[in-house]
Amino acid sequence: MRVAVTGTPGTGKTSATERLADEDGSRESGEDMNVIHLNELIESEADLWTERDEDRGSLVADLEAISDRLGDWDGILESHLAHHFEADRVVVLRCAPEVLEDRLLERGEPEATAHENAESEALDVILSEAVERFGREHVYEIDTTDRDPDAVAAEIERVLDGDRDPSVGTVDFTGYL
Ligand SMILES: Nc1ncnc2c1ncn2[C@@H]1O[C@H](COP(=O)(O)OP(=O)(O)O)[C@@H](O)[C@H]1O
Repeated sequence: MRVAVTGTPGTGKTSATERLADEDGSRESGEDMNVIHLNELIESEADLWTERDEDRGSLVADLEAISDRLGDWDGILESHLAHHFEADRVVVLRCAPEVLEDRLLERGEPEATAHENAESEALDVILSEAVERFGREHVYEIDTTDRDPDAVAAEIERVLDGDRDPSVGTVDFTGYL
């Protein structure tokens, strides 16, 4: 089973998926999940990106090279780029833009970056991309606004285990715009 966990930066992908890989056997099955933190992988392997975007302080990913590198992956692929790769189910983490902006500022992101991401979240950019590529029947939206990372991890686990139906359009953040 390949589950892509995507969402605007700051929605809590890293925090939630870290918990699924924990060695304390938090999964009911007691098994550890294979969790690929894609952004870390891109940063550590020079042939997975083409250039450094100095304005944004980020790397421009080479999607084709990453796809080759991932090969026949299994488990969880976590990144705001995760929905650009083959997967069986796609989880899209969501967060109210005002809250997202605060999370990003607290994480130390520049104001412009925090605002840009909050706007992109309000416009459903990543959700739309995921639905366009995979179809609604494979997309699972999870609102993290009032959930802590443990609760988000538990929801992702339900998706993995087939205990949750697909869901799209469960939030409306357009009030931010
Ligand atoms: N469910 C949550 N509730 C509140 N704060 C969170 C939650 N998930 C993550 N955070 C905080 O928000 C920031 C961004 O989280 P992170 O997991 O790095 O997001 P992402 O991987 O989606 O960019 C971090 O400072 C983290 O501590």
